[in-house]
Amino acid sequence: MTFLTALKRAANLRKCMPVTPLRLFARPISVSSSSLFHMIPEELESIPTDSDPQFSDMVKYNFHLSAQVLEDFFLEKLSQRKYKDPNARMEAIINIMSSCQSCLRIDFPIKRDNSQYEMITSYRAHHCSHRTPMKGGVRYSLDVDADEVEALAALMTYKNACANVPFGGSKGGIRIDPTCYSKTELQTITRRFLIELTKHNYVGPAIDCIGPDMNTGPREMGWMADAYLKTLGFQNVDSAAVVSGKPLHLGGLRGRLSATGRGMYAAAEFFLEDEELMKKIGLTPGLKGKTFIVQGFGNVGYHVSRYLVRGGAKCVGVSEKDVGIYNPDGIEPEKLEEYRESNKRSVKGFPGGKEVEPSINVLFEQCDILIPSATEKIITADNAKAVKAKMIIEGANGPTTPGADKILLENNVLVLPDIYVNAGGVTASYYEWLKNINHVSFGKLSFGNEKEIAELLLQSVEESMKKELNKDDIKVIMTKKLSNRMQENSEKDIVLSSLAHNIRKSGKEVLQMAKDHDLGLNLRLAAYCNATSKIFETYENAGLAIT
Ligand SMILES: NC(=O)C1=CN([C@@H]2O[C@H](COP(=O)(O)OP(=O)(O)OC[C@H]3O[C@@H](n4cnc5c(N)ncnc54)[C@H](OP(=O)(O)O)[C@@H]3O)[C@@H](O)[C@H]2O)C=CC1
Ligand SMILES: O=C(O)CCC(=O)C(=O)O
Repeated sequence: MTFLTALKRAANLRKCMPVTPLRLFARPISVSSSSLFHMIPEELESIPTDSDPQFSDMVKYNFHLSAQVLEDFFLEKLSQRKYKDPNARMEAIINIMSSCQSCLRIDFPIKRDNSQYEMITSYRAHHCSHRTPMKGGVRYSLDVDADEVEALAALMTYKNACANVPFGGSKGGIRIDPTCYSKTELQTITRRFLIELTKHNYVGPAIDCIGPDMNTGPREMGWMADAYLKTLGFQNVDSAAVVSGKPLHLGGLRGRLSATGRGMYAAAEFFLEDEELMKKIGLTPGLKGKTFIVQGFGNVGYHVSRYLVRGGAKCVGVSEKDVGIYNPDGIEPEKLEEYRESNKRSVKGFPGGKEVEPSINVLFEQCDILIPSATEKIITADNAKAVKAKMIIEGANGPTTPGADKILLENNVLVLPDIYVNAGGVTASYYEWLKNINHVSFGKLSFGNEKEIAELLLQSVEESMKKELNKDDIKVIMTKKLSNRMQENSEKDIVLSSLAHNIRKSGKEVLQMAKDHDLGLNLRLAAYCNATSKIFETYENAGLAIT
């Protein structure tokens, strides 16, 4: 029996459930369930009704729905190669795309400041290396376990493909509450984690590159980059590319810190200007005057709030772990951040709003846009009905369960899904990787030349006008805006404008997928389809090394 026949036989032996995304999400049926070859695995059967599904099952479920939608596309691609059994080949590639390649658990000891010893548990999951290196953040949290990092790594695979970042997907985590450790202890834990990954050949600029996530930032990224540079990476000129989100003087990128929020802002602008879509959900087009509530006021939540307020929206609520703040007259993100900095990283006691407890209740207050930017499984089948917002922007990874998705779709709420909308961070990380392997900041070699060309262009326009109009007193001058941009052109300008351009580009791809497959407001399914179609083609073109 060949491997492929075995795969197919195994697939047929499994009691499978022909769930169609069409039936689940109440959209017009264009393919009958009986004509679908690809089945949603039986173990995922309860996911759409489960109020607390396993995180990795949630992601797998969404992936399998997209595989069903794309079945004709897959078979069409395979038909060009004249396989004896295209269905078996399709199933083989779908199985590869849905499973996590490997997940490493490392337990290591540390000596604490009080001379006590403690075992630390950490993980790194490599979901998919269809493109290399793989890329994904590392988080520090007591919720970290194998299931969480595998789910997050899968999201990275789909996110990278959706956002056209040419990398596979990975994620890692250390199971600690970072507030319980001193700075010295955190540095020991962080460096040891990186050294362990290096020993297992699990990281490297061409293998798997680390980035920031919950409770990690430039400080931790700097420690990790240095740990690599001082050990295995010491002879490798490209070593800095092993980690992104580093401090500037270690090869970091201007603009990376706020990139996730900046990308979310660009996506919000893009979708809010779509009049047809806004009409469907009952919002007027444009960002100006829109109210929003954000959950999690960390890197993602703070920066997206800042950009949205700058763009004319009003922040009316913030939900943090310990307390929520609500103020229909508006909360100024910078003031709240300033207060939090001076108040042991807590928003409790902030004078600019009413306190709400439990803090999650803020999410169900009146607003136009809800922005969960903390952690997974926040909007569930149990609370989705209470969401008053017309639009959800998923800053966090996996904040909405499939059961909640169903309710939100029925209620005409537009969800901009994580794998599309929060990709600004990893996109900037990709730019940082490019900067590191090229050993030059963006614009360093071109700013001077661009400035000279702009000046020459203006001179040439001036001379042509003088000649054509036969007038000597014509003067073409630079506007203040252009002059400022030319004088102060920076890497950050290049990064942020490319980021916005890329988010718009992938936004158009997602909308096109939704149109092509008649997915209505189900942009999560459309974003997964956008990702899955690209990964499928990569595997198919590379050939499957399975014998
Ligand atoms: N950083 C990045 O580049 C990217 C991050 N993301 C995702 O965005 C989310 C947030 O990440 P990031 O901003 O980096 O993390 P941060 O650690 O900077 O911020 C997280 C914030 O959320 C708060 N928080 C945690 N749990 C809850 C809760 N249950 N209710 C309310 N608030 C809570 C934290 O409070 P406290 O400090 O008290 O714990 C903290 O203020 C994560 O899901 C992450 O995976 C996605 C793309 C990129
Ligand atoms: O920038 C990175 O590499 C990490 C990004 C990330 O973890 C995420 O997008 O969830």
